[in-house]
Amino acid sequence: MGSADAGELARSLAWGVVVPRGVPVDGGVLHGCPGSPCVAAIGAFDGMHAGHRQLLDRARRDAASRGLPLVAVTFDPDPSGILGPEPQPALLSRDDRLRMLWSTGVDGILVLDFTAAVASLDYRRFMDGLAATLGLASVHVGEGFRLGAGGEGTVARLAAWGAGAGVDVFGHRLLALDGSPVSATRIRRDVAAGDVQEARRLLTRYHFSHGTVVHGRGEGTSFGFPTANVVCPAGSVAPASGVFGGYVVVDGLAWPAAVNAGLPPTFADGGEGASGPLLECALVGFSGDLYGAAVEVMLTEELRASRRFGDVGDLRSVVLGNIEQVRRRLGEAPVRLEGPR
Ligand SMILES: Cc1cc2nc3c(=O)[nH]c(=O)nc-3n(C[C@H](O)[C@H](O)[C@H](O)COP(=O)(O)O)c2cc1C
Ligand SMILES: Nc1ncnc2c1ncn2[C@@H]1O[C@H](COP(=O)(O)OP(=O)(O)OP(=O)(O)O)[C@@H](O)[C@H]1O
Repeated sequence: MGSADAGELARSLAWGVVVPRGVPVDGGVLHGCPGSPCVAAIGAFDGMHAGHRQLLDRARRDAASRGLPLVAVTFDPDPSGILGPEPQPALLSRDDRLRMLWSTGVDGILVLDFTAAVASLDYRRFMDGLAATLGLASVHVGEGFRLGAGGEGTVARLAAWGAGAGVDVFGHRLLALDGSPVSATRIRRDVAAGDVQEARRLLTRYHFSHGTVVHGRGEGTSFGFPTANVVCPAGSVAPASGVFGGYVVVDGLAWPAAVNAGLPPTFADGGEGASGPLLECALVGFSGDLYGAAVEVMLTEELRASRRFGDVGDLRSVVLGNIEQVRRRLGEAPVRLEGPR
């Protein structure tokens, strides 16, 4: 576990990136004033992973060669909640997704309200509406992408629609690593299983979770390691279990931390399940009251599996050992992140 530099931590959070205020347009909100005509890239973009970045790069090159602005077209809420039995847990909140999209240098972001009515639109009507709103010159999606009622708007059908509408449609080959496509679904699984390093590879940044510090059982301090019990929003992605090294960001300072994900197995029978993922964080070098604070937690390396201890004294010495491991590897001084939040 090497200490992360301020640049990588800030980039992982899109720290300091400000998305222009949106103006309502037909069916959604447009951020930025890109002008018309334009080039568009369409998708949910949860995670803004390496595949999404590659797609946006291709679209940006096309836009540059045409001398046109690039607009990312995305949806809110995530279509999975309308199209599937229940919403997929999210790697990024809506605002983080927009900040991260904006940080890639797009000229505009159109956030379409994804309602049941939009989901049931025929793909040709959807595309006609998009073309009328944005003045499309070309559209970029990944191969296998579908939109419109029943997912009938495949890349081939979108291209046929485009041929009639004067819009070039590109269905790009998906970026694959180790033989399978990089996807938000794959990264959600990696994070949930605690493989935060694999998630970092596919995201090209650290995954992080927002959360609020709540009161725990209050025993950590007597064990010699006060912990900030961070509850993340229901429906956000975090490891189900495990002990990690990483950072907790408080007021623009990223503090090294040793973190237990999930209910502690030693005390789990006494604990109520939290509303969202729970991250118990022992911040290194920090002293102060964090109750009620909104923080971000970034896990950089798994240290060990979380386990049940028969003896609280053993738990205490193992946890103190983990905290010492983090102190040695990440130091005890916070990393300052520059810019507004
Ligand atoms: C780095 C770290 C590792 C931990 N590992 C375990 C573990 O393996 N098993 C376990 O039951 N609890 C583990 N815990 C959770 C502690 O049991 C818990 O933080 C402590 O009981 C204090 O809880 P409280 O803040 O609710 O009072 C760990 C906590 C930290 C910070
Ligand atoms: N690996 C990839 N390489 C290139 N483009 C991709 C890749 N994955 C997705 N895309 C494209 O990026 C856009 C946004 O992706 P989207 O969020 O819909 O897919 P995803 O990451 O595969 O998510 P999920 O796993 O939840 O389906 C879409 O046009 C999609 O086809």
